[in-house]
Amino acid sequence: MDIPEDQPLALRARGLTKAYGRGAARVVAVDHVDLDVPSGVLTAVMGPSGSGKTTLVHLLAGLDRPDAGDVWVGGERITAMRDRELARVRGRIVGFVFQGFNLLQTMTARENILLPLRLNALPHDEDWLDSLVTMLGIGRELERRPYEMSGGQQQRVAIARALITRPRIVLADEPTGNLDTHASAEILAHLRQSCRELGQSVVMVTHDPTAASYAGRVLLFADGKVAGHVTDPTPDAVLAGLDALAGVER
Ligand SMILES: Nc1ncnc2c1ncn2[C@@H]1O[C@H](COP(=O)(O)OP(=O)(O)OP(=O)(O)O)[C@@H](O)[C@H]1O
Repeated sequence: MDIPEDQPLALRARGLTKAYGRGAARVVAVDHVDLDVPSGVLTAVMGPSGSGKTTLVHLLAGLDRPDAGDVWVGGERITAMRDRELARVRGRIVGFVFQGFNLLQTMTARENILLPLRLNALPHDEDWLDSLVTMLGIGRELERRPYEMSGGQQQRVAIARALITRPRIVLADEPTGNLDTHASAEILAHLRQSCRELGQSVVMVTHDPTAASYAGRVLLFADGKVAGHVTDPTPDAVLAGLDALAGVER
């Protein structure tokens, strides 16, 4: 898939850099990354463990501040924002699915899902909640608390919470990591469809080449840098890209 020059950008990063630790223990997790994420495209980020994928999506979401470089969400430079303004963008424009779900244990699934609406003073749309609950198959879990649910059920609740505000941009860290093949396929098809039909943009980190094959573009990430990309990916093309990264001959 070629991205037309005039396609609006959902996310842009320039010179994005983040390091952890000091001295000999210093790790540059994200190393001068330039990135353009167009609107209406599902983008997958793949790469070896420890290559910086989680750090990258946290920086793109404004969950973490870079050491250097800038991020624009829509046209807004979030790296120049104060915490309060950043919270507004995060709450209204970006939905985030965390690797560990980050559900509040004292709240039911329904309360967890609706929390972003409450926190951002957004109206509650019962029809949209119903359609998310149906799409994710969590009708019977709604009154349960996270500790009463399986990992896969918690993951679906976390996805519903990310989508409840109808965010223009969804950033997701292994959103289908705890789901079976059938549930993954359904959720990925939904995300792809909302990119195509509603102009939503999704950036998801995944280790699964089949999950990545739902994307319009796969970014290959290695050593904190974008090392290549695969457009219109098939699982085989993704695997070949990852093998090439690792220097494996096929
Ligand atoms: N809070 C932190 N403190 C210190 N080092 C960190 C921290 N978070 C990440 N790192 C280091 O930064 C590098 C990138 O980590 P990151 O979690 O972004 O990689 P990843 O590609 O998402 O890995 P995985 O696929 O295993 O989830 C790793 O070397 C990691 O050890």
